[in-house]
Amino acid sequence: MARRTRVKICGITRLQDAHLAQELGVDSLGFVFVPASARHVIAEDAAVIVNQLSPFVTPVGLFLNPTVEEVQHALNLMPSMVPQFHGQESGEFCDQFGRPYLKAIGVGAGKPMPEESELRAFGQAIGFLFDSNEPGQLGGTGHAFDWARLGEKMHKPLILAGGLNVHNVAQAIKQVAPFAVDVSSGVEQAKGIKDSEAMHAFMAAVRHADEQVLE
Ligand SMILES: O=C(O)c1ccccc1N[C@@H]1O[C@H](COP(=O)(O)O)[C@@H](O)[C@H]1O
Repeated sequence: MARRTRVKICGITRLQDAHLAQELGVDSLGFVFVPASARHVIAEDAAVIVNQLSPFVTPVGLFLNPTVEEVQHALNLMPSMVPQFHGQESGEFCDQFGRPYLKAIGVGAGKPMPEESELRAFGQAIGFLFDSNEPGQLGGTGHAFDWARLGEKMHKPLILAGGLNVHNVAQAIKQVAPFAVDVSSGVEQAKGIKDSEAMHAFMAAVRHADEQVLE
Protein backbone atom coordinates (compact mmCIF):
# COMPACT_ATOMS: atom_id res chain seq x y z
CA MET A 1 0.00 0.00 0.00
CA ALA A 2 1.24 3.49 -0.79
CA ARG A 3 2.06 5.72 2.13
CA ARG A 4 -0.22 8.66 2.99
CA THR A 5 1.71 11.39 4.71
CA ARG A 6 -0.66 13.78 6.46
CA VAL A 7 -0.25 17.49 5.81
CA LYS A 8 -0.72 20.42 8.14
CA ILE A 9 -0.55 23.95 6.77
CA CYS A 10 0.21 26.41 9.51
CA GLY A 11 -0.16 30.17 9.86
CA ILE A 12 -3.62 30.46 8.28
CA THR A 13 -5.13 33.92 8.62
CA ARG A 14 -7.50 34.06 5.61
CA LEU A 15 -10.64 32.10 4.78
CA GLN A 16 -9.65 31.80 1.12
CA ASP A 17 -6.39 30.06 2.06
CA ALA A 18 -8.25 27.68 4.36
CA HIS A 19 -10.71 26.83 1.60
CA LEU A 20 -7.98 26.14 -0.93
CA ALA A 21 -6.06 24.00 1.56
CA GLN A 22 -9.19 21.98 2.21
CA GLU A 23 -9.82 21.51 -1.52
CA LEU A 24 -6.25 20.29 -1.93
CA GLY A 25 -6.82 17.62 0.71
CA VAL A 26 -4.85 19.16 3.56
CA ASP A 27 -5.56 17.30 6.80
CA SER A 28 -5.02 20.07 9.32
CA LEU A 29 -4.85 23.87 9.46
CA GLY A 30 -2.82 25.77 12.04
CA PHE A 31 -3.75 29.10 13.61
CA VAL A 32 -1.06 31.02 15.46
CA PHE A 33 -2.33 32.39 18.79
CA VAL A 34 1.06 33.88 19.63
CA PRO A 35 0.65 37.67 19.85
CA ALA A 36 4.28 38.39 18.89
CA SER A 37 4.04 36.37 15.67
CA ALA A 38 3.56 38.05 12.29
CA ARG A 39 0.99 35.29 11.65
CA HIS A 40 -1.02 35.99 14.79
CA VAL A 41 -4.80 35.67 14.66
CA ILE A 42 -7.19 36.15 17.52
CA ALA A 43 -9.31 33.17 18.51
CA GLU A 44 -12.54 34.94 17.46
CA ASP A 45 -11.26 35.40 13.89
CA ALA A 46 -9.91 31.86 13.71
CA ALA A 47 -13.32 30.56 14.88
CA VAL A 48 -15.02 32.26 11.92
CA ILE A 49 -12.73 30.26 9.58
CA VAL A 50 -12.91 27.02 11.58
CA ASN A 51 -16.72 27.10 11.59
CA GLN A 52 -16.64 26.97 7.78
CA LEU A 53 -14.27 24.01 7.52
CA SER A 54 -15.18 20.43 6.73
CA PRO A 55 -15.56 18.41 9.96
CA PHE A 56 -12.75 16.19 8.69
CA VAL A 57 -10.14 18.97 8.63
CA THR A 58 -8.52 19.33 12.04
CA PRO A 59 -7.95 22.87 13.32
CA VAL A 60 -4.80 23.27 15.39
CA GLY A 61 -4.19 26.26 17.67
CA LEU A 62 -0.57 27.25 18.31
CA PHE A 63 0.36 28.56 21.74
CA LEU A 64 3.68 29.60 23.17
CA ASN A 65 3.76 29.52 26.98
CA PRO A 66 0.09 30.57 27.19
CA THR A 67 -2.05 31.11 30.26
CA VAL A 68 -4.69 28.52 31.09
CA GLU A 69 -7.35 31.12 30.30
CA GLU A 70 -5.99 31.76 26.78
CA VAL A 71 -6.13 28.08 25.89
CA GLN A 72 -9.54 27.60 27.49
CA HIS A 73 -10.95 30.65 25.70
CA ALA A 74 -9.89 29.27 22.29
CA LEU A 75 -11.21 25.80 23.16
CA ASN A 76 -14.56 27.29 24.17
CA LEU A 77 -14.82 29.01 20.78
CA MET A 78 -13.48 26.02 18.82
CA PRO A 79 -14.24 22.75 20.64
CA SER A 80 -12.69 20.69 17.84
CA MET A 81 -9.36 22.53 18.06
CA VAL A 82 -6.22 20.60 18.94
CA PRO A 83 -3.80 22.83 20.90
CA GLN A 84 -0.16 22.79 19.79
CA PHE A 85 2.14 23.85 22.61
CA HIS A 86 5.25 25.45 21.22
CA GLY A 87 7.01 26.74 24.34
CA GLN A 88 8.38 25.34 27.58
CA GLU A 89 5.01 24.05 28.79
CA SER A 90 5.23 21.06 31.14
CA GLY A 91 3.37 17.79 30.63
CA GLU A 92 1.22 18.69 33.60
CA PHE A 93 0.27 22.02 32.04
CA CYS A 94 -0.60 20.47 28.66
CA ASP A 95 -2.55 17.57 30.17
CA GLN A 96 -4.76 19.73 32.41
CA PHE A 97 -7.21 20.55 29.60
CA GLY A 98 -8.20 16.89 29.36
CA ARG A 99 -7.85 17.13 25.59
CA PRO A 100 -5.59 15.67 22.91
CA TYR A 101 -2.78 18.05 21.92
CA LEU A 102 0.49 18.29 20.00
CA LYS A 103 3.74 19.14 21.77
CA ALA A 104 6.36 20.94 19.72
CA ILE A 105 10.01 20.09 20.31
CA GLY A 106 12.54 22.68 19.18
CA VAL A 107 15.64 21.29 17.52
CA GLY A 108 18.58 23.67 17.64
CA ALA A 109 22.34 23.61 17.34
CA GLY A 110 23.87 22.41 20.59
CA LYS A 111 20.46 21.67 22.09
CA PRO A 112 20.16 18.02 23.16
CA MET A 113 17.28 15.98 21.80
CA PRO A 114 14.74 14.96 24.47
CA GLU A 115 14.92 11.48 25.93
CA GLU A 116 11.93 9.21 25.28
CA SER A 117 11.26 9.32 29.05
CA GLU A 118 10.89 13.14 28.89
CA LEU A 119 8.36 12.81 26.09
CA ARG A 120 6.33 10.34 28.14
CA ALA A 121 5.55 13.19 30.57
CA PHE A 122 3.18 14.54 27.91
CA GLY A 123 0.64 11.82 28.58
CA GLN A 124 -2.26 13.11 26.46
CA ALA A 125 -0.14 14.28 23.52
CA ILE A 126 -1.32 12.74 20.26
CA GLY A 127 1.96 13.51 18.55
CA PHE A 128 5.25 15.39 18.75
CA LEU A 129 6.07 18.11 16.27
CA PHE A 130 9.77 18.64 15.68
CA ASP A 131 10.59 22.16 14.47
CA SER A 132 13.74 24.24 14.04
CA ASN A 133 14.63 26.26 17.08
CA GLU A 134 16.73 29.35 16.54
CA PRO A 135 17.85 31.80 19.22
CA GLY A 136 15.69 34.93 19.29
CA GLN A 137 13.07 33.46 16.91
CA LEU A 138 9.60 32.30 17.88
CA GLY A 139 9.03 29.62 15.24
CA GLY A 140 7.95 29.49 11.63
CA THR A 141 11.54 30.32 10.69
CA GLY A 142 11.51 28.74 7.24
CA HIS A 143 14.73 26.90 8.12
CA ALA A 144 15.13 23.15 8.22
CA PHE A 145 17.11 21.34 10.92
CA ASP A 146 19.34 18.31 10.46
CA TRP A 147 16.79 15.49 10.18
CA ALA A 148 19.49 12.97 11.03
CA ARG A 149 19.12 14.18 14.64
CA LEU A 150 15.74 12.48 14.87
CA GLY A 151 16.30 9.15 16.56
CA GLU A 152 14.59 5.82 16.41
CA LYS A 153 10.86 5.35 16.13
CA MET A 154 8.93 7.19 18.86
CA HIS A 155 5.98 5.93 20.87
CA LYS A 156 3.72 8.60 19.30
CA PRO A 157 3.32 10.02 15.78
CA LEU A 158 6.06 12.37 14.58
CA ILE A 159 5.15 15.56 12.76
CA LEU A 160 8.04 17.10 10.86
CA ALA A 161 8.18 20.91 10.62
CA GLY A 162 10.77 23.57 9.93
CA GLY A 163 11.70 24.92 6.54
CA LEU A 164 9.80 22.39 4.47
CA ASN A 165 8.99 23.41 0.92
CA VAL A 166 8.33 21.94 -2.53
CA HIS A 167 12.05 21.33 -3.04
CA ASN A 168 12.85 19.35 0.11
CA VAL A 169 9.60 17.71 1.23
CA ALA A 170 10.09 14.56 -0.87
CA GLN A 171 13.53 13.98 0.65
CA ALA A 172 12.07 14.63 4.12
CA ILE A 173 9.38 11.99 3.60
CA LYS A 174 11.90 9.51 2.25
CA GLN A 175 14.42 10.08 5.05
CA VAL A 176 12.16 10.58 8.08
CA ALA A 177 8.90 8.82 7.10
CA PRO A 178 6.93 11.18 9.38
CA PHE A 179 3.27 10.72 10.21
CA ALA A 180 2.73 14.27 8.94
CA VAL A 181 4.59 17.23 7.50
CA ASP A 182 3.88 20.77 8.66
CA VAL A 183 4.59 23.80 6.50
CA SER A 184 4.15 27.53 6.87
CA SER A 185 6.80 29.77 5.25
CA GLY A 186 7.29 27.31 2.38
CA VAL A 187 3.79 28.00 1.01
CA GLU A 188 3.64 31.73 1.73
CA GLN A 189 3.88 34.85 -0.41
CA ALA A 190 4.05 37.02 2.74
CA LYS A 191 3.76 36.21 6.45
CA GLY A 192 0.28 34.80 7.04
CA ILE A 193 -0.67 35.10 3.36
CA LYS A 194 -0.48 31.79 1.55
CA ASP A 195 0.55 31.34 -2.07
CA SER A 196 -1.91 29.18 -4.03
CA GLU A 197 0.68 27.91 -6.52
CA ALA A 198 3.07 26.99 -3.75
CA MET A 199 0.28 25.15 -1.90
CA HIS A 200 -0.62 23.18 -5.04
CA ALA A 201 3.02 22.35 -5.71
CA PHE A 202 3.69 21.32 -2.10
CA MET A 203 0.71 18.96 -2.02
CA ALA A 204 1.67 17.46 -5.38
CA ALA A 205 5.22 16.88 -4.12
CA VAL A 206 3.91 15.11 -1.00
CA ARG A 207 1.58 12.86 -3.00
CA HIS A 208 4.32 12.06 -5.50
CA ALA A 209 6.75 11.20 -2.70
CA ASP A 210 4.14 8.97 -1.08
CA GLU A 211 3.76 7.01 -4.30
CA GLN A 212 7.49 6.28 -4.29
CA VAL A 213 7.45 4.80 -0.80
CA LEU A 214 5.70 1.46 -0.38
CA GLU A 215 4.85 0.46 3.17
O1 LIG B 1 4.57 30.59 12.50
C1 LIG B 1 4.84 31.27 13.50
O2 LIG B 1 4.88 32.50 13.46
C2 LIG B 1 5.14 30.59 14.81
C3 LIG B 1 5.25 31.36 15.94
C4 LIG B 1 5.51 30.76 17.15
C5 LIG B 1 5.68 29.40 17.25
C6 LIG B 1 5.59 28.62 16.11
C7 LIG B 1 5.33 29.19 14.88
N1 LIG B 1 5.25 28.44 13.73
C8 LIG B 1 5.46 27.02 13.66
O3 LIG B 1 6.64 26.72 12.96
C9 LIG B 1 6.37 25.68 12.01
C10 LIG B 1 7.39 25.68 10.91
O4 LIG B 1 7.29 26.82 10.15
P1 LIG B 1 8.09 27.02 8.76
O5 LIG B 1 7.47 26.08 7.78
O6 LIG B 1 9.53 26.75 9.04
O7 LIG B 1 7.83 28.44 8.42
C11 LIG B 1 4.99 26.06 11.58
O8 LIG B 1 4.31 25.11 10.87
C12 LIG B 1 4.35 26.34 12.91
O9 LIG B 1 4.02 25.09 13.50
